[in-house]
Amino acid sequence: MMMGLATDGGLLIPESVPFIPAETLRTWAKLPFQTLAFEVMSPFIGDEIPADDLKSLIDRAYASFAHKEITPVVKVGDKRILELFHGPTLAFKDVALQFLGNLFEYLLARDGGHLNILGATSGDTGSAAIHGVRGKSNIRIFILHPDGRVSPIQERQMTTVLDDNVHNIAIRGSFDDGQAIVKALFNDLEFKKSHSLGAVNSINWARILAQIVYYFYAWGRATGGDDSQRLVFSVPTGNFGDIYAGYLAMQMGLPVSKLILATNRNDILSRFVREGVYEVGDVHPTISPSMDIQVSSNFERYLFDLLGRDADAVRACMADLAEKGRFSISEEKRALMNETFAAAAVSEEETLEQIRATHSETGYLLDPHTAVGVAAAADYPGAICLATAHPAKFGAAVQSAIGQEPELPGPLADLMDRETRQVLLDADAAVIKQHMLDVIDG
Ligand SMILES: Cc1ncc(COP(=O)(O)O)c(C=O)c1O
Ligand SMILES: N[C@@H](CCOP(=O)(O)O)C(=O)O
Repeated sequence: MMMGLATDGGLLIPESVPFIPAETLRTWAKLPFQTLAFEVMSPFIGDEIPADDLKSLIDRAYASFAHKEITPVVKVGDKRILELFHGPTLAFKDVALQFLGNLFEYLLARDGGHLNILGATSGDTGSAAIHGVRGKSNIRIFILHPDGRVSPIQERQMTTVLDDNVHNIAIRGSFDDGQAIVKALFNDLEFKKSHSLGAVNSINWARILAQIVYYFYAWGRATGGDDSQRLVFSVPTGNFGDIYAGYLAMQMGLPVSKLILATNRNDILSRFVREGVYEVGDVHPTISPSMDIQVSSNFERYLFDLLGRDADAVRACMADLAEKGRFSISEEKRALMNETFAAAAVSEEETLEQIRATHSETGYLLDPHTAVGVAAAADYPGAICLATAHPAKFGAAVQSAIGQEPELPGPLADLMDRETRQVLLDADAAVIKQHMLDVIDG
């Protein structure tokens, strides 16, 4: 958790994944979210954190959520919506980042030291991470966002946080540029070590860990613990973090029959699932901007499993990606992948139409990211669709779908009137590093 990336530039994964027997699953099905979170995370954490401390970290993390169930499941038409947006910044990232913020603080207080967090965001991770660590001692946070390519509300949720330890950097470039800078600076091992770099993106294993919990929670709420019921989850996808958490829940024994990987027109992942070819193209701005991503930072974690946990084979794919902008897998591996994943790319028009249709048929308002997942699950009645953000974060898209903007929830009502702070810099690792050094030494 504290090192972010592995020192060879790869991603960290657990050596083994615990398997949860059916009788335990049945008892987990009725647990409150916080108790379930403790049960799901404990086998990974072992005795590194005493049980009472872990319970209290979990309780404090979710005390900031506006819904008593934390991630409720609601029936909408023929689907079930898993609402992940009841945290302080109205997106699913809060589920992990409220927990991570407290965990960073706990570990630094216990073991000493400080952390300079460096993250990249296409809109949601940034504000959730900032809200998770704002004002905490021994932590500074630097967040890169693509200038002008996040929604106005998302930008304000980051730049109106004026705590001394928060540093927002708009970059002249895309989210992929920001993510590449983060990786480059984590791979600058001297800089990483001497300045204690920490990660809040889903390259940090602890992010994935905390996101596994709500798959178990949703399954329990939907089935009441009947393990003969295998469910379909539809997951709006960009960096492959959220859906990878679902994949791990499956590995842990959760009865899931399919994970639907839903992308917007930035469809590199959905093409890979359907065709077995991973080929980078241009990033297109869409009305679901948080998923405007080409190179998915978590994908190599799954690729490692798909390729038989053969690190050399993964390295070869990554080398092809770096040199040729593409790699492919065999037909046999593609078929294996399709046993777990289905995929669809949803156009802008289809996204707007889904928001409109769901609203007129049920009165329920989807945000554009969630709408991508719901549209992708059109042929799967009963699917659990992850609602990854509150519609108020994407007012313009909702307005063009239904002719009216959703209201911002109370605590954010004056967001657009608040003072802001950010700097605008080139999307260049050396420039960002120098800026960080100026702030740190300054
Ligand atoms: C609202 C929203 N939905 C979906 C996604 C995609 O999640 P992931 O990157 O974990 O695939 C993101 C960002 O990552 C997001 O902010
Ligand atoms: N959509 C994300 C992009 C970063 O993803 P992460 O899950 O790896 O942090 C965002 O909103 O920033």
